[in-house]
Order: sequence, then C-alpha cells, then structure tokens
Amino acid sequence: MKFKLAPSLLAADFWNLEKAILPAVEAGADVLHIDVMDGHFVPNLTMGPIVPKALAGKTDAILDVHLMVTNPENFITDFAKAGAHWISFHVEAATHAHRVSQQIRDAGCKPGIAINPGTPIAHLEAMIDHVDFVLLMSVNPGFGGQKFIEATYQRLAQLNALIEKSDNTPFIQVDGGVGVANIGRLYQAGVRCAVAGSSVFGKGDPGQAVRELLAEVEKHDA
Ligand SMILES: O=C(CO)[C@H](O)[C@H](O)COP(=O)(O)O
Ligand SMILES: [Fe+2]
Repeated sequence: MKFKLAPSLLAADFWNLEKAILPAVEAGADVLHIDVMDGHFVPNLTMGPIVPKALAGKTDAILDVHLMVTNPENFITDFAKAGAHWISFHVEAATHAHRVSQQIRDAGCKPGIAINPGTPIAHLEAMIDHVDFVLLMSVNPGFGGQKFIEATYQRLAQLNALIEKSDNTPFIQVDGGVGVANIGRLYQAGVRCAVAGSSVFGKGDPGQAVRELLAEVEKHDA
C-alpha cells in the first residue's frame, strides 16, 4: 500500500479550517484524521459527526475518524452517515470489539482497531483478522502535541510479527508525536499511514509541512 499521511484536525486552526486543510491535501496528504474524544475514555472533549459532515464532498481526502470513546457502538451509524470512510475504535473501550468492527463494515466503512501505549500487543490477537488497519498509539490518547514514546518501535516489531502469522494483513497507522525526526524510521518499520497533528498544523504553512514529511518518507523508501 502507498504511504498515506493523515493530518490531524485537532491541531488545526478552527477559525480557518478550510485554509488549513486545503493546502495540506493539495501537498499530498491523502487522509484527514478526526479525533473524537468523549471526556470519559479520555480526559478531553473534541468533535462529533458535524465535523466529517462539514468536510464530506468538499475534499477527496479519506475521512478517518478515531473514536476515543467508551461504547463506540453508539456512534458508528452517525459517523458513517456523516461521511466517514475509516472508523477506528479502542480495544480498551470495546466490550464487543468483534461486533463493533462488523458494525463499521456494515455501515460501509473500513474498521480499524486502536491500542494505547500501555496495552500489550497480544490483546489484538483475536481482532487482527477482522479489521482493515491497526492504529498504534505512540502517545497516550487525549491530547495533541505530546512527545513520541520511543517504545513504539518495539511495539511495531511485535505488531508486525502478529500480523505476519495471521491470515489478514491490516495496514499499520501510527498516531501521536510524529514529525520529520521519526516519520522515515516509522515508514521503514512498516507504518503505512502516519497521523501528524502539530507537525502539520502547528507551524505556519501546512502545505510545506506535508511536503517535508512526505520527502522524509521518500528518502527512506529503499
Ligand atoms: O489521537 C490523538 C491524540 O489522542 C491525535 O491524533 C494525536 O495526538 C495527533 O497529534 P500530534 O501529532 O500533535 O501528536
Ligand atoms: Fe488520533
């Protein structure tokens, strides 16, 4: 799969969302990452379905909804109707993870399973065959702008090994603290979609930031 960069809207200027998003997409970002937090699973509140609904049809980018909520099953239909293409939910938050992934697929979206830095990779074993991607958190979920956790590289190796021995090949998305300093190494470690919030929208020019991040990936493409 071609590498995809997913700017996270959490770090964008909400006064000027269109001006933030358009240059990032024009510069080659294929995915827009929408962080949904419920003040319960994580100690922060962010966006509901009105955000993908506002973007649907305005951009060709894939709308990627990252649900950091308890009871994810209650939100699938609304986000799918709002135009989401990918929906990920946390293995820590889903009592019936298998059913939730099926619900996402039935709603016409690609299901992804997300995992916190403190949860053993082995907890994904029963779900690998039932998702299109794994979202490996490289910070503790809840906030943008945090420092990348270095143990993510070891966890990536464990995740690759788990995927290798399964019948399915979900792609790996990494989320949190991604920037020019680590995106190349993450690509080499098997990441095919990197979420980048502050490193895209935290500077002056999102288009330039996207070009720099993609150039790093290109450099590491052996
Ligand atoms: O899921 C998230 C936080 O819970 C965000 O997607 C993530 O933090 C992106 O922001 P940054 O690139 O600034 O770390
Ligand atoms: Fe996220």
